[in-house]
Amino acid sequence: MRSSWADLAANSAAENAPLPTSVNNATSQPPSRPVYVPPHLRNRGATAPPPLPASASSGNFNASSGNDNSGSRWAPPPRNDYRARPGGYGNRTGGWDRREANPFADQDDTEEPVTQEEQENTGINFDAYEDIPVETSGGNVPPPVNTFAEIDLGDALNDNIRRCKYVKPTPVQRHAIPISLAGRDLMACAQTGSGKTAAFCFPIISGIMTGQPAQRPPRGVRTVCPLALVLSPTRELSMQIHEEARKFSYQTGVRVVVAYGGAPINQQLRELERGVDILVATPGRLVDLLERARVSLSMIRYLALDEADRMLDMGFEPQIRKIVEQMDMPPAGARQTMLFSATFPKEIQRLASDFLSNYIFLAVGRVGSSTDLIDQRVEYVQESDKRSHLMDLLHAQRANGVQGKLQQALTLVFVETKKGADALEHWLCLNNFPATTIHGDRTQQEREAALKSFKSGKTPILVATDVAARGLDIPHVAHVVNFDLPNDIDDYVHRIGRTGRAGKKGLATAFFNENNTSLARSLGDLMQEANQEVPAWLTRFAARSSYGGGKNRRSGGRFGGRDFRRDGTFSRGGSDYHGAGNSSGGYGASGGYGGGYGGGYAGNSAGPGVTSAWD
Ligand SMILES: Nc1ncnc2c1ncn2[C@@H]1O[C@H](COP(=O)(O)OP(=O)(O)OP(=O)(O)O)[C@@H](O)[C@H]1O
Repeated sequence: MRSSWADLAANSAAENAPLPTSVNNATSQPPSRPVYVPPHLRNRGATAPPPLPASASSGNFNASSGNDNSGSRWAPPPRNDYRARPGGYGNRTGGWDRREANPFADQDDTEEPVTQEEQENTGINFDAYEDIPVETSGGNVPPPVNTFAEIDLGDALNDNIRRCKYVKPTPVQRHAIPISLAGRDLMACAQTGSGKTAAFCFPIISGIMTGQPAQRPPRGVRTVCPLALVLSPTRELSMQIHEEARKFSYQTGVRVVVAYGGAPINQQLRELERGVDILVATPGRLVDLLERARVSLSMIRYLALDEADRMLDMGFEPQIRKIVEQMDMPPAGARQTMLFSATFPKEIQRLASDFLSNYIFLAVGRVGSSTDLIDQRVEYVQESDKRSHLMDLLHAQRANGVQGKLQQALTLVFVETKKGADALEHWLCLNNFPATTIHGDRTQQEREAALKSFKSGKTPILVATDVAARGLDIPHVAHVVNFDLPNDIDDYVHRIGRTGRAGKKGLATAFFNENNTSLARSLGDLMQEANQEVPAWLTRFAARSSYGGGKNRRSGGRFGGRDFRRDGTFSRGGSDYHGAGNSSGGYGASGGYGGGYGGGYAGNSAGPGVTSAWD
């Protein structure tokens, strides 16, 4: 029997209920002896020196084809040299960076290792990911690992993984980390909430720790030269990646700095001047820094694009091309490039291949699929009834204790326009539902305050435009409501992916009416694929609509989603695609998923008043 909505919300809320935390910083303080210890010695331990490079290059980047799987393109120089010249920026500080704040300060950080059982108690259910189909294609794909111990990430990084309470790698990490550690370019697609951030951060941090020391600009030169660049589409996501990367790189000597728009640039410049190994940035602010000659990309070894399909769609592509192709960044092949997202339309894959060299394509789960952890509901609601319908949902939720007994079960409501967000927030507050809002017309301070207030449960409803659709990892989001559905099914996938993360269950409700007809078919297909109940009326809408309509970028067949090079139409000058591929879990064979990417890709053509809140 199908359970009621309120039961589901309550269950989802119970799964998302916060755990008691206690503060204990005592165990993660820097060592007390003021002795300089180069980062590589701290990380590797005396008995486990880093592997020697197959052929150590000195000086310039080794613009390897990426064909060999022997290790990083920036393998460490011979051991004596290496010991004297660790890769991280921390080597300039003469030991531990005493100004490095402890990013674990506000969490319970015991030295006790976390057991599998304990991890499951935190709600992270790894079994949820076990039978996920995995497809890789490209030449000489390094094999996946099952444990972090199988990968030589170094002691300091391993300590931080333990502090993060990661017991074992998620599927995307199992596959992506060895690929990146082998120096290969990567286009990786894995479901929302499945741990992609660590999948690109670990190899970058490890590579900088063990890589050749970088030649830094002489003192007095104000241009800084990061070794790694991580780009993301929104300010909040860049901030989040920065927070995560700081945790992973704590006490490794690798310094991470963030730069994003809407915040005073002077503070960011000061942070940059203190040194930067990994720069996390939004494209607009980065272009500003490049034009002021305060950042040079000439020493970039690692380039990661999070939400890569969004970064390369029509809104961002010119800026990304400018940053990657028209400034001083080493070209593809001379740097290592990693692209990650939960969705990767083929047209974007084609564009993305310009930035990659001899890359491996990795799909964990079907490209663009939503996770089965999210219970998806779609309800027919006329425009004029949406508010009262939302009110019914929230009352039922309240009656079931979702926001009563369990204080922090959070509801995220997506709307189409910034004005619509403000109006709905106002109306909710008037009706005694504490709400706040995040969208592109709010100041950065207001945006950050809204997110903080939502996360803390003070305002357990957040009304948002698509600015909050991607990447944000907010604990305890029990329910995502698509008050207005997006035009694009990929946006829907990212929006609902704010719940049902890291193995936890979630609930997503969509209000559908005639205005969403062009989405009917892809929504029905997506739900069916995720084993959700598709209402008969939605199927009838789908039959009436065609894939060609609207702005649905999956026009022409949603399930063409896999490595576009395998469609046989891939022909690029000097193609480096080897065509080899393998798959597990019955996903690799082409049967049933041959539909191409036929319809025109319309991007995110926001009209007046329509969501355009990207940074
Ligand atoms: N190996 C692991 N063990 C336990 N938790 C993990 C592990 N890896 C990641 N996590 C946690 O899982 C959550 C989701 O990770 P992350 O934000 O990287 O997902 P994502 O795949 O980037 O999602 P999205 O597609 O929405 O951007 C985070 O809270 C993260 O700390």
